[in-house]
Amino acid sequence: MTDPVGVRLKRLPHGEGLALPAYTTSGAAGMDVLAAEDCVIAPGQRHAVATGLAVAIPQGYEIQVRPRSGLALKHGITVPNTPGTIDSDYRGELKVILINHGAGDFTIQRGDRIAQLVLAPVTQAAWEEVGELDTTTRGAGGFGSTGGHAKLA
Ligand SMILES: O=c1ccn([C@H]2C[C@H](O)[C@@H](COP(=O)(O)OP(=O)(O)OP(=O)(O)O)O2)c(=O)[nH]1
Ligand SMILES: [Mg+2]
Repeated sequence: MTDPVGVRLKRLPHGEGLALPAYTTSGAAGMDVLAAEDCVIAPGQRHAVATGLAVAIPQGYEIQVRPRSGLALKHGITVPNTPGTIDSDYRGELKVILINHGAGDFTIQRGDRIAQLVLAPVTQAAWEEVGELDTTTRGAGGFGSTGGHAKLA
């Protein structure tokens, strides 16, 4: 694991009193992030849940918003835009979009751990437009061209 990277964070008024996103174990990839509001998400519905946080991610990094597997498995709650992208130049409130694929209402209380945040390096591309690309064995084959989901022989 690389050394931690400093990320400036500001609590918004409705985020006061909540714990900051935190790694729950020493080897965790993601920090669990808490809801800053109470809400109920009905089956099939989605909601951008407030976190009460704004951040200034250093340039060259992003924060990814990922679902928690326990919520997905037990309640059908996931992040429809996963991984959500928090850009380094975004200064608005960090929100977690959740969708309820379960059968019942899902109730969120302020302080619940709703998703996880992963800080990740970003490399921006610089296009180099050409007339022809190099040839490869795969070529234009994709979308199952190497076989379906059957075992390899
Ligand atoms: O789960 C998310 C995803 C995005 N954002 C914020 C931070 C991000 O930097 C900004 C824009 O996100 P994105 O680029 O994914 O959305 P867009 O639909 O392309 O909006 P925009 O035109 O503002 O870039 O919205 C969140 O708070 N939570
Ligand atoms: Mg965008």
